[in-house]
Amino acid sequence: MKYQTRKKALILLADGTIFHGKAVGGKEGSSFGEVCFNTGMTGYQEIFTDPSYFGQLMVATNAHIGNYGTSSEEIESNSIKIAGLICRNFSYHQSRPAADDTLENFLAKNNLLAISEVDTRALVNYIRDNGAMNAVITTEIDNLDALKKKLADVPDMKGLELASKVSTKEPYFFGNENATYKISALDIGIKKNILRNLSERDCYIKVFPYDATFAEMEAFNPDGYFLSNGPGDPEPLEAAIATAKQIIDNGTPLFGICLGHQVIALANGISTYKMHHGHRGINHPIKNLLTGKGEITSQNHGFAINREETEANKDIEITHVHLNDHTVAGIRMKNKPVFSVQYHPEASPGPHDASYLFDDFLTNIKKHKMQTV
Ligand SMILES: NC(=O)CC[C@H](N)C(=O)O
Repeated sequence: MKYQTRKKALILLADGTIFHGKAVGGKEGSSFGEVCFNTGMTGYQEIFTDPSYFGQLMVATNAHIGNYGTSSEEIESNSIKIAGLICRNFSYHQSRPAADDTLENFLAKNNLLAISEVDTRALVNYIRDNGAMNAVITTEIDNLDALKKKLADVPDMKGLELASKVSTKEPYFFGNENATYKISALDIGIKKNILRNLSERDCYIKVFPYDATFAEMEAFNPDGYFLSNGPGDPEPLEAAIATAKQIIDNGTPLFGICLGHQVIALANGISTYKMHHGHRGINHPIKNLLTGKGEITSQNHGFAINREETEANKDIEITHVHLNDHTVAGIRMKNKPVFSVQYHPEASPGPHDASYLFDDFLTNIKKHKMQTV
């Protein structure tokens, strides 16, 4: 689409700051959400379809978005979950043999509003200085007063329960039903690549809705439990926290990723807090305190667990720390086969430094199975 014929658009932040751009494709209108940025140079399709981003306006810091097209293989859920896309240069053409469509078509099919030609470097600096905040992207640029009013009514991410919006309505199965191990996974926004990673490790998974009870998950007779990633504030997830407590009491191996990690912390009485602007990218450095080794990791979170309360908790040990800001990145329970991380060992397109965590989960499962037969 020619630059000259594209609609003018802008991003209006909750504090009144405006950045200008142009609409991508023919989609017009307005889209509201919390503005956040991801620094990954690749993986845009996985980001857009990751349920953890539900309700967020995504700023891509990579200067080129769309240049390698899209592929039906590279999705983390069946639809786009971000609320809108903000980027610098949008590629209308792609040149990758493995791609099956252009990003423009993929966005149109998912009815997503996207704007490009935005000074994303200035916008990201602004968010880094002033923190994550609500915003609207819009082509309705003559109607800013009305948009400001609507924007003021958009709920804050702090306190917002979003898992129910993206979770499966009915339980379903994933993988080979003759696999050696069975996993009950709570879907509070699960990414497909987590299911692929478990299935590749000889697991058959039953995926449960966000408000499933422990009794429902236990009825599958699993060898291990899994709590997924997902969107929103972890604190309102009362059903998931109650289920996590019962899984922990039961003593069967449990693994949690990101939102699931936060739920495990909450189940242990550790509170969570909203970060200034979060961690989103694929080059975040982590130190594994058990091995002393560094890991480069994929991250996507705006909340974190309270460090002082974690250190003071007699049942919990901190296993991983984020090297940029020393936030808690991983924990395990001292006397239970329970552990979790704030980042993404399943990351696609990577990095894969942390995929050993799935192996560790399977080791816990095998040990527990030997003890219980
Ligand atoms: N990827 C995730 O699971 C994110 C967890 C939570 N919604 C957060 O922002 O911190």
